[in-house]
Formats: sequence, C-alpha cells, structure tokens
Amino acid sequence: MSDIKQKPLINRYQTYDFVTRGVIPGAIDASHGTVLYLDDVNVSFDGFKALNNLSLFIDDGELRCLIGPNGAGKTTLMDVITGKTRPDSGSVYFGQTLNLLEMDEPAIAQAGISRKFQKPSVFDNLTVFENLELAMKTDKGVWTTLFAQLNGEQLDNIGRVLETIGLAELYSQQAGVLSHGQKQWLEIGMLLIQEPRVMLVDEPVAGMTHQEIDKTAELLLSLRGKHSVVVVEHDMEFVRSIASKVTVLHEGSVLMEGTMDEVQNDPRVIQVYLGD
Ligand SMILES: Nc1ncnc2c1ncn2[C@@H]1O[C@H](COP(=O)(O)OP(=O)(O)OP(=O)(O)O)[C@@H](O)[C@H]1O
Repeated sequence: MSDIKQKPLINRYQTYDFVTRGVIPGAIDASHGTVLYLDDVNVSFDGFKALNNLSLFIDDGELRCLIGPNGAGKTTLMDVITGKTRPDSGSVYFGQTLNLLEMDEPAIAQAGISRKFQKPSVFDNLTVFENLELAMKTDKGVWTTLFAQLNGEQLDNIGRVLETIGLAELYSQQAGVLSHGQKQWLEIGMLLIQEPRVMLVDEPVAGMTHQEIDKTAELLLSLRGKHSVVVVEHDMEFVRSIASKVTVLHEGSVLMEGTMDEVQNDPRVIQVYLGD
C-alpha cells in the first residue's frame, strides 16, 4: 500500500494519486499557458447534438465569458468539464496531462475544478463563517467540522476569503438573513476556500440589484491571475464589464471568440443571438 502511495501507478496519471483519489497539489501542468483543453467534443441526446465538434481552450488565470442563445450547449459544456455528462467523442484535459474523461465527478472536483450553480445553496442556519468552515473540509460531517479546532492557517484562509467576497463584517451573521447577492458571494467564497484552479460560474448576477451586479463584477475581476473563471451569463452589460474574451456558442459549437466589441459587431452573432 505504502509503495503505491509513493509511486504514481502509470506515467500518464502521474499527477493523480489513486490512494487519496486526488491530484497532488500543484501538479496541474499549465506550463503552455492553457489550463483546460476541450477538443472536438460531441454530445448527443437521443440523436440531438447538444455539443457538435466543440473545441475550447481556457488560459490559466483568465476570466472567460460564455454566451449563447438558449439551448446553445452552455450547460452541457459545463457538465462535460465537471464529469456529469460523458461525451460521445473528443478529448477533455485539465492541464496537459490530466484526462478528465477518465475521472468521475468527485475526483474532478478534488483535482481543482469547482462549479457554482445559478441558485445559491448556502446553509441558512449557519453563520457566514461556519459556511466557509464547512466548505473548507468537505470530507468531514457537519458536526465534526464545526466542533474541530481550526489552525492558524485555516483561520487566515477564511479571513482572506471573507475579505475577497466583501463579507468580513458579516462573518457572524446567519446566512439565512443575507441578501440574494450576499448569498451568491458567500457561495463563491465557499468555492474559493477550496482553492480551485478552475471555477465554472453559472449566471451569477441573475436576480441581483445593480449595486450587487457591480460588486460581483469587481469580485470576479479580482480573481484573475489566481483562478481561471468561466462565467456563463445572459446579461450583456455585465459581460461587457468583466470580459476580456467572450466565447459565443451556437448549436453546440463555438460560433466565434473575441472581445465584447468584436462579438457585438459580428454579423453572425447579431443574427443568432443579439439581434432581437
Ligand atoms: N439530458 C438531456 N436530455 C435531452 N436533451 C438535453 C439534455 N440536456 C440538454 N439537452 C438539450 O441539449 C441542448 C443544449 O442544452 P443546454 O442546456 O446545454 O443549453 P444552454 O446553452 O445551457 O441553454 P440555456 O441558456 O437555456 O440554459 C438543448 O436543446 C437541450 O434541450
């Protein structure tokens, strides 16, 4: 057993530890600048092509926006990256060496790819601090976690995340009394506390006030360089405020990529998405 722990089983998996079922920290190879590679990915549901020869590359540390009309394949794409949906063909790599198609959902999450769904799912009866504490140690039960002593480093981590999400002053508030926007930031914090390399964020500003939208833009922009963040969003004003690069999906393929100005002035994009 200890032998296995020390030696990677096969070269191809050298970043993956089968004993802990996790990736050795820092072992994602993004030395070429790309952290996620999707190449020629196809997904069919009963003959309907939800993803159609889709290729997409996400740079290490970039903030990318993904837009497209309803049914374009945005959710399916997220499902493929996180292991929820298996493509019929194509390849999906995390860094240069980690084949995500050979890993299950928990292993992919543990390897450093986190996902935030549209609706916040914080624990209303716990405080802001306790929600973060719980998210830090997902492998333990609620009560074990809340009664275990935090060490200095863990406390520092929670403090840093509280500052990043702008909830430091509300750390002892019950999450149930937070506004919708604050709950969304807390949930982003619950991802951040696990130090993901890649974060997939689904419609973060739906239902937010203008002020909350502005603060969310600031928060996501502050993550650049530290995490790669892929944001799926329909709110074009918000996308403009955060995006340096926008990918437009249409009928399961990438229609175009570019700056928001390039995208908004592209006749194909105007026809399929922005026209009305
Ligand atoms: N499990 C499934 N079974 C059958 N069809 C599905 C399934 N999941 C998605 N689809 C279909 O695949 C297509 C792509 O759906 P997907 O949810 O990925 O689009 P989307 O871009 O996320 O749309 P929206 O903006 O409305 O969320 C849609 O036509 C959808 O009906």
